[in-house]
Amino acid sequence: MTKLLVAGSKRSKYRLLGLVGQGQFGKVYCASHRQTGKIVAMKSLDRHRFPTHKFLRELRFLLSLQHENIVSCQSLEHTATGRYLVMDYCEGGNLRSLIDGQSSLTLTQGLQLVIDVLAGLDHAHRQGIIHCDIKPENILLSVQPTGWRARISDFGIARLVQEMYEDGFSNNTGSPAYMAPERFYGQYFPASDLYAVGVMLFELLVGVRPFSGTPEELMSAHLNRPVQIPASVPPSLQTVIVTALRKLPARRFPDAAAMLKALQTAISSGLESGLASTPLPLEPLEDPAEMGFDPPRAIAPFVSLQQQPLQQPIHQLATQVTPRNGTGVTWVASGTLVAIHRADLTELPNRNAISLPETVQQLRVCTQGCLAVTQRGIYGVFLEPAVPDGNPASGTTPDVARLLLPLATAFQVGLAPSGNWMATVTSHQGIGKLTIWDGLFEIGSWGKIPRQRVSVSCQATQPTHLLVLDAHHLAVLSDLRAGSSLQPPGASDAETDLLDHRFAVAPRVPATGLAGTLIEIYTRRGNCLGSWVLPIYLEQVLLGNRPYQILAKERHTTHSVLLIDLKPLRIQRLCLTIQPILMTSMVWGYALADTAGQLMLLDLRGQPVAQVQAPKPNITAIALTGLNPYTLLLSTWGKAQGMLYQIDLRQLEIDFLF
Ligand SMILES: Nc1ncnc2c1ncn2[C@@H]1O[C@H](COP(=O)(O)OP(=O)(O)OP(=O)(O)O)[C@@H](O)[C@H]1O
Repeated sequence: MTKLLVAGSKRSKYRLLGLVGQGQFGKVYCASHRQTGKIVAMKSLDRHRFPTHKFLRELRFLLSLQHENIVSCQSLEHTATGRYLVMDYCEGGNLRSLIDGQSSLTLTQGLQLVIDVLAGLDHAHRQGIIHCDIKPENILLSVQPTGWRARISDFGIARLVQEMYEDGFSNNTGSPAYMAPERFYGQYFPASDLYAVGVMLFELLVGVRPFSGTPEELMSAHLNRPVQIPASVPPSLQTVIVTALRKLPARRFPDAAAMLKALQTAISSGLESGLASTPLPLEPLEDPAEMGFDPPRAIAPFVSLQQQPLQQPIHQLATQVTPRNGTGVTWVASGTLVAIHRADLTELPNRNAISLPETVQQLRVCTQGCLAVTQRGIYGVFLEPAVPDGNPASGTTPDVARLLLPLATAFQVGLAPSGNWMATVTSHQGIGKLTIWDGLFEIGSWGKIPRQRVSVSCQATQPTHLLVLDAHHLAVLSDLRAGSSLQPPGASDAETDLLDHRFAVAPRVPATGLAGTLIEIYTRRGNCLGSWVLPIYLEQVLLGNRPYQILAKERHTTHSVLLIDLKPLRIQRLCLTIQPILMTSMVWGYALADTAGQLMLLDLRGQPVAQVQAPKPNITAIALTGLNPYTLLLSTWGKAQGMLYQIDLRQLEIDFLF
């Protein structure tokens, strides 16, 4: 252990990305390793509030516990600003936030979390360590395909089994709601941790804890009151809870492995009756409003909508405010056409559409124009220059469309909101290349090939998204197939070194059997600030209006989306009542639509605020206008007819908070 107590160094090996929480003894940060880009948690240890002996004690436990269901400690970082425990990072927050954010877990997912906790406890108990403070706040979550992995944290008051005999039963600190009867007398056994798991299991299934009240009332209940389990809990799980919550430790499960096995048996035998995907808690809510949103309702009165009949289906909608006269414009892509509409859909300029040689796949808008992305490359569609004649239509008609960049291979493109620069990521023969271009929408540069500012190798060999996060940063997302290597095989070390030397260090994540989505963060100068792999595949990734927030769908899942904060890294899985196929973001949150015409509105925290039925089904595109945060644009197409609607969301009488 002394080896870890390295001498204080001026510059930390880690770059702090943001504060994730504050405990009794110090702050917890999300940080990335400057060389490898690996994301870690750094727990600062306040010297005054965290005496050295207590700190060394927790460190001793953490170092001896290396298990996938325990948040383990990797090292100690001693810098000029303080000392930190460097730990595995858990991007999913803690179990408390999952329990409190109702209906975001299914029964199977909830039980899997309890199984994870028991696996971690089994490991700790075998090392002779009793946690003594198992509760949802101390169970952290790492994202997994379609679920979470639970990891036990905070061994701050953990005890060794042997100490029980040495110190004469003196540990009675903890959280009364989860404390086994013997804990109130200062006794602790491995079975005390199992009792706490029993309380957590009850809480997950029922939505409330078995006992509540003041610490005195809780003590009395844990010591004397039998537990009442609602009938909604399947009998096999009732048996597990009853055994875990027995008053006498000797009558509980003999060890964590036995409880884990009982739970697995309950899952495989008793839950075949179709309960597996039932949302938790199992107790029906008395008031559906508790779900956080109103039941579906139609947008009414219908007459207040602006609408525009369509000649052909729209598959991309994007909106912006023009800087010249402050009017809003809407870009529309239909097949090979890029059209521009005035904010008021009924009033269209005469010459409003430009035809491109290929089908438009994506639109990227900025204040002076838009990029239309086709299979062949990137076209710039420029707004006509403003005529100082007071004519409100000036600056709102497309002037020219030019092929700015012919790109043959798979590529992704991102455009800075100012229009000053754009980034492309391409992949050729297994080598990813990130290029930053400028001179794009400047006066006088229309139709000219943009200037290439920076080009660096990146690890994205199958790029899926390029997101411009702010005026200076961008994120490259790419697919990693199992067994793929993250070092571009075609690039020689010398070549990579040269690139790294010229454009600062491009951190590499380890290249072993990783699968999922690789996220790389770059500055607009091409410096890589961090990269990490999420073990899930993201698709339809959308930039939100909170700094560094994205909303994404997880491949092969239907009724959920992921809300991801990149700085610090935080992931929430939001369960939905619709299967979204289209998503858009706005200052107050997100709008999602399904094929049947149902819309769900989420606030910036991902909480559902409304669910409504659109005027017609078969929605082909949605966008929220930049001009007015309450206006939603929505296009439909069916039976060779379509409509572009402008909907005033204030009709829903929702309090939009932003
Ligand atoms: N490894 C980690 N990864 C991600 N978040 C973490 C990690 N460790 C702690 N956190 C978050 O940081 C916050 C503070 O954690 P910390 O363990 O310091 O204190 P605590 O458990 O809240 O309270 P106490 O000080 O009583 O132990 C918690 O909200 C926790 O969710």
